[in-house]
Amino acid sequence: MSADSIVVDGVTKNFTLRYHRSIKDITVAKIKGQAVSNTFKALDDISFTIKQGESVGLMGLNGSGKSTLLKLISGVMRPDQGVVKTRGQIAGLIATGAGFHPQLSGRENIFLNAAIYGLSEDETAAIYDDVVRFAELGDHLNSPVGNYSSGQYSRLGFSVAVHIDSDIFLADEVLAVGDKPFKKKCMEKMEEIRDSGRTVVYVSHAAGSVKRMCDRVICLEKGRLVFDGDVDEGIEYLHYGEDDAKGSAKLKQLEAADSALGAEV
Ligand SMILES: Nc1ncnc2c1ncn2[C@@H]1O[C@H](COP(=O)(O)OP(=O)(O)OP(=O)(O)O)[C@@H](O)[C@H]1O
Repeated sequence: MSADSIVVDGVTKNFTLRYHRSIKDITVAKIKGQAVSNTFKALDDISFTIKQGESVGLMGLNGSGKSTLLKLISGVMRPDQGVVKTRGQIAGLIATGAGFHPQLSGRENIFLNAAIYGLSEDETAAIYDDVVRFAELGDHLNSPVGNYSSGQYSRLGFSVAVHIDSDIFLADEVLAVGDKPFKKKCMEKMEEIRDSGRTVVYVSHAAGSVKRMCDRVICLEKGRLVFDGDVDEGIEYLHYGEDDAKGSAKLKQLEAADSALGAEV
């Protein structure tokens, strides 16, 4: 039996929604007795364990809490209640552009990003050529990252992340912004990562790529864990929710995401 790789136990994350932006608006609202903010649970009492080597698809509608959960697993955010435990080095792309300095070039950011993962200059130099080859950014590698398109950001971030020798690989937004050939290359690289025995958590709306990548699916709905189990059953769950209207909305979203991803992925 493999060791536990990620343990999420009773995790809740609250966010505050502010209704007014300026001090004047807030003061006026307070005088009128109107609410100025509201707290809501982006994640509500989530618990699951992922074993080393499992490849888990994290699915659910927009705003259901997938990215927030990934941020808690990666450690960039802390839960308000509960605990998240992880074993070993974590790498991945959790948000486009995270860990980049906008005024530095792509080249410089490769060293910066690798340093954030704990790599020395020599260790980064050893993977540098592979990172550059994978990113395929051409001359843009010498321009400030602040001028990059979201796809170029994603290429650079994904390229560094896949070349880090990690135990856990987290992937969010990777395939959402890349073009078709890059998406295909990313999927192949992620399959390689999965087959090497690393734990993968893959956030996606695309049922096809989740089927290809994952051996388990976790579904979130409005911050609650509503399904944890077999991939086909999880996708089926998303297709046909508790009522028909909701089910068909989910189906439409999955189909749109799949066609955006391209038939071959
Ligand atoms: N820093 C924040 N402050 C306030 N609200 C936030 C913050 N981050 C996320 N949220 C809210 O928390 C909820 C969950 O967001 P999250 O990004 O985790 O959803 P998601 O499932 O990844 O969605 P998508 O499929 O659109 O990427 C949303 O309602 C979002 O608006």
